[in-house]
Amino acid sequence: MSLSLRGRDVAEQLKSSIQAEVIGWKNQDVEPRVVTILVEGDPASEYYAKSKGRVARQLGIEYEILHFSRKVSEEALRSTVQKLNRDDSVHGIMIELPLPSHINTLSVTEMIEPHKDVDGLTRANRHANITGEQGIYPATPLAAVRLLKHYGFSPSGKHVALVGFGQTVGQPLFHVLVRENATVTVCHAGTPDISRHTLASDIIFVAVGKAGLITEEMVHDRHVIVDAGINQISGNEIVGDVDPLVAGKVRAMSPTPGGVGTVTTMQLFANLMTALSWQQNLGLLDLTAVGMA
Ligand SMILES: NC(=O)C1=CN([C@@H]2O[C@H](COP(=O)(O)OP(=O)(O)OC[C@H]3O[C@@H](n4cnc5c(N)ncnc54)[C@H](OP(=O)(O)O)[C@@H]3O)[C@@H](O)[C@H]2O)C=CC1
Ligand SMILES: Nc1nc(=O)c2c([nH]1)NC[C@@H]1CN(c3ccc(C(=O)N[C@@H](CCC(=O)O)C(=O)O)cc3)C=[N+]21
Repeated sequence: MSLSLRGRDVAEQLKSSIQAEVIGWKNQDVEPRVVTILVEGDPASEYYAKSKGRVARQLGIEYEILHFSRKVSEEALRSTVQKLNRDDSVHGIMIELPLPSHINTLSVTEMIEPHKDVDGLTRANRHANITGEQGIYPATPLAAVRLLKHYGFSPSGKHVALVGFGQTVGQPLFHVLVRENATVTVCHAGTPDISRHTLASDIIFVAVGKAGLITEEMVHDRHVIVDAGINQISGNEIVGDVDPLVAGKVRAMSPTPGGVGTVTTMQLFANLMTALSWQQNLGLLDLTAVGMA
C-alpha cells in the first residue's frame, strides 16, 4: 500500500501556528490585512480569490477583494498597487494571475512593495529565493516541500527529479530544494527522455500542467512523488500531472485535489506573517525552515 501525502493535516498544523501569530499581532494592535486584486473574467482566479477569503476568515485575517473589469488599464492597476503600498493598514497585496493580455504583468507586479509581496512575485523576492537572502519566497514551492517533510521524508542528500521549470512553481522550487541539500535534476519540455532522470531519482516533484504526464514506466517502488500540477478535465474535475495508476506503484504520492494546493493557500498566509514581521522590523523568520510548523 502506498502512502497518500494528504495536505489537510499539514494545512491544519500550519493554521494553528498562524492563528497564534495573528492573536499575537492583534494583542499589539495590529490587525493583519491582505488585499487581492482581481481582474474579472478568469473563472479559476475568481475561484481561488474566494477560497483564500474563506481561509482568511478562519485565521482571523482581514481579506478584501478589489474587483476590476477586464478592460481595466495597466495604469489603473499600477496606481492601485501604489495606493496599497502606502496604506499602512494593508500588510499583504496579491494580484490574481493571469492578467488580460493587454496588460504587461511584470509592470504591475513589480509595483508591489517587496515587504507586502506575499506571493513572492517581485524581482527582489525572486532574487532573495535564489541567493537565500531575506525575502518572501513563493508559496507553492514552500508548500510542496513542507508537505514532503511533514510525512518524514527529507530531501537532504536525496536525488530529486524536478519535472517542470515554470515561473510559479518549478523555478523557485529548484532553489528551495538545493537549499534543502537535495541534488536536483531539472526536466522540462526540452528534455528528451524524462524517465531516464525520474528512474535515477529518489523523489519526484512535478509541476507542468499536463494530466497523465508521469506514467507507471517512469517510476519505481521506492519513489516519493509530490504533484503540484493542476489540470481541469471534463467539466469541474481537477487532476494533477501524475497518472492515477502510479499511486499504487510507489512508496508515497500526493493526491490532487487534497495535496499541494491545500497547503499552498495556508502557506500564503504564513507568508503574510513573515511579511508582517519584516514590516514591523522584528527581523525575518527563518524561511529555510519550511519543515517547522
Ligand atoms: N498546487 C498549487 O498550489 C499550484 C499549482 N500550479 C500548477 O503547477 C503547474 C505549473 O505551473 P507554472 O509553474 O506556472 O508552469 P508554467 O506553465 O510556467 O511552465 C510549465 C513548465 O513545464 C514544462 N513542460 C511543458 N511541457 C512539458 C512536458 N511535456 N514535459 C516536461 N515538461 C514540460 C515547461 O518546459 P519549458 O521550460 O521547456 O517550456 C515549463 O518549464 C500548473 O499545472 C499550475 O496550474 C500553479 C500554482 C500553484
Ligand atoms: N502567482 C501565482 N501564485 C499562485 O499560487 C497561483 C497563481 N499565480 N496562479 C494560479 C495558481 C493556482 N493556485 C492554487 C492554489 C490553491 C489551490 C487549492 O487550494 N487546491 C485545493 C482545492 C481544489 C478544489 O477545490 O477542488 C486542492 O488541490 O486540494 C489550487 C490552486 C495558485 N496559483
